[in-house]
Amino acid sequence: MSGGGAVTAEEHLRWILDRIPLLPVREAALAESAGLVLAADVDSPLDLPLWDNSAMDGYAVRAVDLAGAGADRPVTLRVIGEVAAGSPEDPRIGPGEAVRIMTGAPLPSSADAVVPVEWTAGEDPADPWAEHEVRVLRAVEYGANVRRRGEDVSAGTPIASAGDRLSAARIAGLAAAGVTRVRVRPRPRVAILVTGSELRAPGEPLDRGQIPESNSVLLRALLAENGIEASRVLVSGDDAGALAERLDRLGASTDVVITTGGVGPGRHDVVRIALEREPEVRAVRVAVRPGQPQCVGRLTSGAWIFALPGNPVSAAVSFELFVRPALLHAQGRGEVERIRVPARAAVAWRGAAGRLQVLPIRIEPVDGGLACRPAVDPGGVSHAVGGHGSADGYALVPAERGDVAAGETVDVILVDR
Ligand SMILES: Nc1nc2c(c(=O)[nH]1)N[C@H]1C(S)=C(S)[C@@H](COP(=O)(O)OP(=O)(O)OC[C@H]3O[C@@H](n4cnc5c(N)ncnc54)[C@H](O)[C@@H]3O)O[C@H]1N2
Ligand code: MOO
Repeated sequence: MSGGGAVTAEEHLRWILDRIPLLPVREAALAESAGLVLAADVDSPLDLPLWDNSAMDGYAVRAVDLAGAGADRPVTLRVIGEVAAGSPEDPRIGPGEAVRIMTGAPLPSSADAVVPVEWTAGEDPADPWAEHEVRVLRAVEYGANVRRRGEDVSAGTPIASAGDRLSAARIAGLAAAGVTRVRVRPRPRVAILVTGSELRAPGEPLDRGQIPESNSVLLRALLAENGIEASRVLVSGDDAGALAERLDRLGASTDVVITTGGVGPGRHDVVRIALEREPEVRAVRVAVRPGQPQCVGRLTSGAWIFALPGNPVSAAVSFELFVRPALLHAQGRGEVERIRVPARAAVAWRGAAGRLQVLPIRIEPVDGGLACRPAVDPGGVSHAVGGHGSADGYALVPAERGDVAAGETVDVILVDR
């Protein structure tokens, strides 16, 4: 293990992103790839729409036939047929003729506009549709209510890029273009290992000194929010030798191990002690509050380890700042950082004196913008697991900025909105 010095949060994240390996690319069925990250650009095999088609239920016409039409001067057209969605027919429309057409049906080649049925009258006042002759009550412009071939996407042009997440909308776009298989990176296999002799399963009776274990639930849920199901969840006592053995076994069967607790300078801080023999793991103090002590790197057994501090809010902030971006990066995601938005501080609070302050906040909309207020006492964040539960996001106050006055603007990230 190397390190010991203090680094900024940006440097620490850069160190991680520069080293964590990309997961191997594989081919998969599009329909089973929701939430995965594309590993190759995809050009659309088809024009979207595939052909000119109707945007309305109505009549396919030649716009020129309807010049000057109005409610008081209806133009009568002869109805020579009908095309519904799915119909392969292409009826020939001559001067003074129209074809009933339904939304999505191919526009007959000889038509150049569609009149919505609401702008027409048929023979029978009880039936909006004409059988033989339709009276059109308004003129239409050339091209009106026609969805042009390729106007959305033209064949051969990019429809998705490497690094894009296969969101519901992206998957639907690809399916609509006829794509069935994609090159993607898998989700990482992630194991969780929480340490501490004081930890008991939530709900168990507690002796003095014991507390309900909440970090494994936290990390499982954070992973789930990122589309990852934890492959193992383990609770370990404070024995460095046993822990080192466990890490060896876990590291061989997973891509990433996340631990909490035991990274401080305490006599029982076993994770730090167990990782001392690992040449590619570094232990640093990051200039951030909370989340200061961090060990990270590649285990000899193969997996990456993120050894986070045990304080529950410190663990959550560490996941947000370092683990989440790293997991996205390993999956090939281009953009790994959250968008920061400005919000007005509803109250004043003390800064973190020379460290980046990551303060759990609640957000509220005000005057067309956002306001934020601390969800926990800014003087005691790292253990405040109760107040943290009500936070929508974090305010990020740079180390050099100092205290925040009421009404000042700070950058915030939203993690639960
Ligand atoms: N002398 C010093 N003491 C401490 C320092 C320091 O620099 N010098 N740093 C403080 C900071 S900052 C942090 S953060 C913590 C780091 O502690 P550890 O990673 O060693 O965490 P633990 O001591 O194991 O636990 C801290 C705290 O969190 C509770 N905890 C731990 N695991 C869980 C869990 N799974 N569920 C719920 N709560 C958990 C644990 O009971 C402790 O209260 O060190 C400071 N000390
Ligand atoms: O840095 Mo520790 O993570 O404040 O609580």
